[in-house]
Amino acid sequence: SQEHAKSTGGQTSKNDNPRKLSHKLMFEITLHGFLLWASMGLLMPIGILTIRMSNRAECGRRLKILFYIHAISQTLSVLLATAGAVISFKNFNNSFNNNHQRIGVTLYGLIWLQALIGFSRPYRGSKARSIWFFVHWILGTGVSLLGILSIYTGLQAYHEKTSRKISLWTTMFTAEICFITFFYLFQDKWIYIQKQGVILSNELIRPTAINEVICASEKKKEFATESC
Ligand code: HEM
Ligand code: HEM
Repeated sequence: SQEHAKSTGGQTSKNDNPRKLSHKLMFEITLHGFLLWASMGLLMPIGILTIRMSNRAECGRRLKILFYIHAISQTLSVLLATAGAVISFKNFNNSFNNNHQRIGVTLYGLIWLQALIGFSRPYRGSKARSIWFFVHWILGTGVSLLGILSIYTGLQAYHEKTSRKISLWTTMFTAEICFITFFYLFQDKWIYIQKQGVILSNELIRPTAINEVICASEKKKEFATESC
């Protein structure tokens, strides 16, 4: 009970029934975990996969839709993480003496910074856009990876606090991450896979003509007008 009081910031003194508080804390830990999984383990990776689908989008409308899905899912992700953060600050011990707590608190700050950077982007075509993209890309990818790590350490902390089994959750989350990673890598290869067939079958007939076709489509990409 003393240990319990410590973990809840000494709130036992406010409550005569520690068993009831334990249920409350249990609920809050679960909610904290669920919100942060939904935010950084689901919405954020989905938002990244979506905007990556726009890498080769030439049509303005398709690009716009993918951009809106990215912006909305990432904003929602920041809001859910903030709700999870409020729950943890209010109910956990705020001692920040282990890696889950320290990395977690850094992440709370970084995702807000990332969203602000996302909203204050220079126009496509301006020089500053390249720098902006580099910063947004590296911070976004880094934050997302740290988020995945935090979900694993969070599950470990849950196990230590509650002695409940976490193997099912860990396995399910690992399966989800494998699927997302596969899709992420596949995105880079999709056009390449398609091109294989095209180049090979035509190369045998008229190699020069094919070069022209590729150059023409590359030019088109360069001049594609994009509004976001
Ligand atoms: C990206 C995801 C996550 C982030 C950023 C995060 C962040 C944090 C932070 C900052 C704290 C310390 C709060 C305080 O003391 O005021 C904390 C505590 C805690 N979190 Fe998470 N969390 C995440 C995911 C999870 C998950 C998935 C679980 C699993 C249920 C979880 C379980 C816990 C537990 C049990 C504590 C108390 C740990 C302790 O006192 O040592 N967290 N979290
Ligand atoms: C925490 C929130 C966010 C994260 C983690 C995030 C992450 C990312 C990442 C990793 C990329 C690069 C994808 C790639 O090509 O590999 C990206 C691109 C982009 N993000 Fe975000 N983002 C966030 C919020 C936002 C917001 C709020 C906006 C705008 C309102 C935004 C606008 C964009 C745009 C326009 C691109 C594409 C840039 C281009 O291809 O020129 N992002 N984001």
